[in-house]
Amino acid sequence: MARSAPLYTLPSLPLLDWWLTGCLEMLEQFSDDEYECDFENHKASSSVANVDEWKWKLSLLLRSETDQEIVSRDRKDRRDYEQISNLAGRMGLYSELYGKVVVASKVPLPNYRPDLDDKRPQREVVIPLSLQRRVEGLLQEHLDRTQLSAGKVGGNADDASINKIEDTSQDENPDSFLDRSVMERVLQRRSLRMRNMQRAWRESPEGRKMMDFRKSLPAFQEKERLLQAIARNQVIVISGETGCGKTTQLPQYILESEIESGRGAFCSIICTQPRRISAMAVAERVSAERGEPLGEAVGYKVRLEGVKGKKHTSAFLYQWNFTSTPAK
Ligand SMILES: Nc1ncnc2c1ncn2[C@@H]1O[C@H](COP(=O)(O)OP(=O)(O)OP(=O)(O)O)[C@@H](O)[C@H]1O
Repeated sequence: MARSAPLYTLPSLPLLDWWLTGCLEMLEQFSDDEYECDFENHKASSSVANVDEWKWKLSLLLRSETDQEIVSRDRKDRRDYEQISNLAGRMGLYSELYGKVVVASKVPLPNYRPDLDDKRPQREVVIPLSLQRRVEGLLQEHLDRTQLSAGKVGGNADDASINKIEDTSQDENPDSFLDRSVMERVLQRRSLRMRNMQRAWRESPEGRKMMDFRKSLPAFQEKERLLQAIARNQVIVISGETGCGKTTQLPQYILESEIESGRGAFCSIICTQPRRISAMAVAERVSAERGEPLGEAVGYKVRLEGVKGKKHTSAFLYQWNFTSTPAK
């Protein structure tokens, strides 16, 4: 006798679980909108199959030597979060819900994960460029010191010996004290630091104000011509009206252009003055224009011996030996 056909065709047993899970997922998709609107308050019943699936996933995680965590953006996982969290806890794992993301991990999880925060770009902290450069300068300085301590100079150079190197680097004849390549490295790093500091100053509000003033001086119009003339000639004569910027600006243009080309620390400038008082005043003014304390790149010497024919001339100096500068 022929059997009547069944009303429903059920899948075979191994497929049953998969089939039921599929049906549940379809149901969840239909209710997505409602879920999005009321996720916080809505305590939907959890899907047993999903939690079972997590049991399997978590045990794989525990066994894995390379994976540290599972990250899931699945809606159904968020809905089942409480159960997943309990499950993870029982298995000795940690879990956290970050907005729309469920994470289970072998290690304790923080309250906030920037990498899982979709809105993070809006919270970006903008550091002013001048501050950034200052930090870069300080960092570079620290690295210089660390590398020098670990490097060639004596092998066990401490801060004091590094300072000694930096001081002697300004000596007129450093070769007698230090190996040339070490000196070269010190000067290169110092040049980099000078460039960072110069840029930071120019981008700071006070630096911008000072630059505006300096640009208003007549000498500024001649800056490029002056630098070209210096590059092409051994000797040049410049004349200009009083207060146009011959004393304070021209040497600075040279130093600044050397600093920008990464050779700042290799550049020494000496500007003689007829009186000690003017040497001191100009040195102070120029260091203020550069946003530096007196005695940094700019200083003065009240008696400058050894300059031909000028036995006791005072001068203000860039990148020189300021050891006799009283104000330092
Ligand atoms: N100590 C200072 N404080 C404030 N501003 C200063 C100071 N020294 C110079 N300046 C400003 O910088 C400008 C340029 O001065 P600088 O001494 O470079 O000119 P100069 O061409 O060398 O003049 P001079 O021919 O008289 O020596 C001046 O016009 C002045 O406005």
